[in-house]
Amino acid sequence: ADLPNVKILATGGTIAGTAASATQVTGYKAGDLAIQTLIDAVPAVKDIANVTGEQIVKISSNNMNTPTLLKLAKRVNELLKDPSVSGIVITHGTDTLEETAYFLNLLTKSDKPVVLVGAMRPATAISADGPMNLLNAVKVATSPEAKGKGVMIVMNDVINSARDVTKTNTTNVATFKSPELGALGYIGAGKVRFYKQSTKRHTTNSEFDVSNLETLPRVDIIYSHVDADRVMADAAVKAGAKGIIHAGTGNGSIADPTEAGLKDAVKNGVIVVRSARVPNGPTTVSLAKWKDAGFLESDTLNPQKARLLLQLALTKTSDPKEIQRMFDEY
Ligand SMILES: NC(=O)C[C@H](N)C(=O)O
Repeated sequence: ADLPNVKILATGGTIAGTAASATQVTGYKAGDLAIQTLIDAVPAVKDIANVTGEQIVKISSNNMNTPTLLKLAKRVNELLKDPSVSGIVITHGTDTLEETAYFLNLLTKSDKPVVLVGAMRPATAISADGPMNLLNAVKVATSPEAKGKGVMIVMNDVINSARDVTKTNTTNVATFKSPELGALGYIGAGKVRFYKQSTKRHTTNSEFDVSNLETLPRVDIIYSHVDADRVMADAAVKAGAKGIIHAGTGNGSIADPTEAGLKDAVKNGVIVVRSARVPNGPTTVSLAKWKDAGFLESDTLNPQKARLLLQLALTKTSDPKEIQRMFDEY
């Protein structure tokens, strides 16, 4: 038919999950169903696009890894080069959905829409949220307005940008939010409605490229807390980390013993970035001594997204000034 062509890349997750009964919404098997089964469950998709599915992996997204991320980024770029492909939808578990979305936001070499979608209730549940989410994701992937907005997450009638979105609730269907920075738009009464877009660099304006890479540098995250010491920093260096993201308290604050460990990490050539375990606000220079120690700042990126940006940054440079520029621009 004379409809846009949308490719659906499937990776698993609860959207493809199955349970023993319709009331079972935990302890199910994520990533169980094949992509064609998910497409067949939403016949209305055929009225808006010619969709074809492609199974990349069948995992629960807590098991997402670098080889699969690289494979996805390469496949997305390969497909979008084809002039007959209008957009891409990626079905994905919600646990690491924001990470895959942000990774692709930095690596997609096209302004065609790339939309990630998941579900909080397995496909077998009463009021499963997957089918409507999938329909809405395909709608956004065919929307002319979605062009150039960067990679998006569509769930629960809300369109969020990959950069700003985070999972905020362990079980609720309204889990994906962009706290304070806000959503890009909605799907209301079946219509795609955009209200804003990010000012940060992404997709066609991004300098990153993994087309010739098979692996990424190791970057670890250290989470701060009362009684934080230097054990985790030392362990990361010993494990061969080229970068460390510190998920600090407050405005990226660091406990004195951890600071000593991180200073030694910098002396060993490791790039240390101060992020925060606080969900809102930029991490800025809060104490001059942390800038003097060579620690960089993550801006508003949460630790898990800062980790991905640092991995990609380290594929291009090990110059802290250059890497700070990247944190300021993406
Ligand atoms: N709601 C979900 O998709 C959670 C699941 N554990 C996953 O991330 O694959």
